Amino acid sequence: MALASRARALLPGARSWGAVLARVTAQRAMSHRVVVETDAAAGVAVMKFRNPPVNSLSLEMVTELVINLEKLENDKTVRGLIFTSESPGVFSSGLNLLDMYGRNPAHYAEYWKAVQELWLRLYQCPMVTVATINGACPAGGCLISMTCDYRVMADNPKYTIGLNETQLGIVAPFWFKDTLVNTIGYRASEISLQLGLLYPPAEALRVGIVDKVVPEDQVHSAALAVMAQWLAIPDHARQLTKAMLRKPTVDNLVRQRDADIQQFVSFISRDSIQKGLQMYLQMLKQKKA
Ligand SMILES: CCCC/C=C/CC(=O)SCCNC(=O)CCNC(=O)[C@H](O)C(C)(C)COP(=O)(O)OP(=O)(O)OC[C@H]1O[C@@H](n2cnc3c(N)ncnc32)[C@H](O)[C@@H]1OP(=O)(O)O
Repeated sequence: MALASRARALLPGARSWGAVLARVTAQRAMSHRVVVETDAAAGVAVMKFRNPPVNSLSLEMVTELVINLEKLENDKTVRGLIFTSESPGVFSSGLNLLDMYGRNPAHYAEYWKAVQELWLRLYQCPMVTVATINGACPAGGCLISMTCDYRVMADNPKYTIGLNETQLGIVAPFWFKDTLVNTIGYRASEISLQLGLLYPPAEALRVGIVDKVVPEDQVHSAALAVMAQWLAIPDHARQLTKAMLRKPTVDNLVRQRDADIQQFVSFISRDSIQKGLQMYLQMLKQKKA
């Protein structure tokens, strides 16, 4: 779908992703939640998450991620993309709970469409994508990292990764599940997803949800080394192979995008789910206190 059509689909009336962002941030001061540094000579860009305090994937953050991805895809000098958190400690805390709690159905629908768009773009990204996981990586954070071609995690026992949705009383949608199954296999996913497991680095490596664990101070150099290895493969062959492997999973969501949005809105609007999210948010606050 063309850029303008995608923007219109996400927010009716908007002519481009720029217009989407303008609308999303209209009431707020413009800020950059995503910082992109490009090494043109190496053909590699680094996308750093900067959405304090915990890089939650708010509607604004998701929209900025999509816009920046689109820009990089159009920049033919960039062949590889590394994702990381600007501040070590939290890679991303996942979807923004405040976009899923106490809002109206129109907001839930707008948010979910944006999250779908981000996943579709990441999962089909023609660039080599590497996640440098330098902090906690639950739920939606884990999903983003699993869309990448390779995951390098810092060896810090405080950091965990996984799809922990059931622990919040919510259900990961089928395309989260599909991404997990494609990453760690069916049986491991049955255990992981039902129990909402969050794995520390050594276990994450054992189950295969990350590909490499390295000392924290080497996480970026390790990601660059992996990138160099992947960039040695001719782009056209690697891109077609990636597309072939991922197409069935992508098509599965594309076929039922609207139904998935309706399902999300109806699920998240339930009193019992809203109550559960409220308790989870309170638990996070109490933990802090
Ligand atoms: C049908 C539904 C399908 C949708 C599926 C959902 C997928 C998701 O991604 S749901 C989000 C799941 N995320 C989590 O469970 C992570 C929750 N957060 C944490 O565990 C910790 O915050 C984390 C380990 C990431 C970082 O720990 P700390 O550094 O100790 O920070 P705090 O816990 O003190 O948090 C600071 C501040 O941020 C708020 N917060 C945390 N996570 C989120 C979030 N995902 N969305 C929105 N806000 C979040 C937290 O409540 C604190 O707020 P204040 O108390 O107001 O400062």
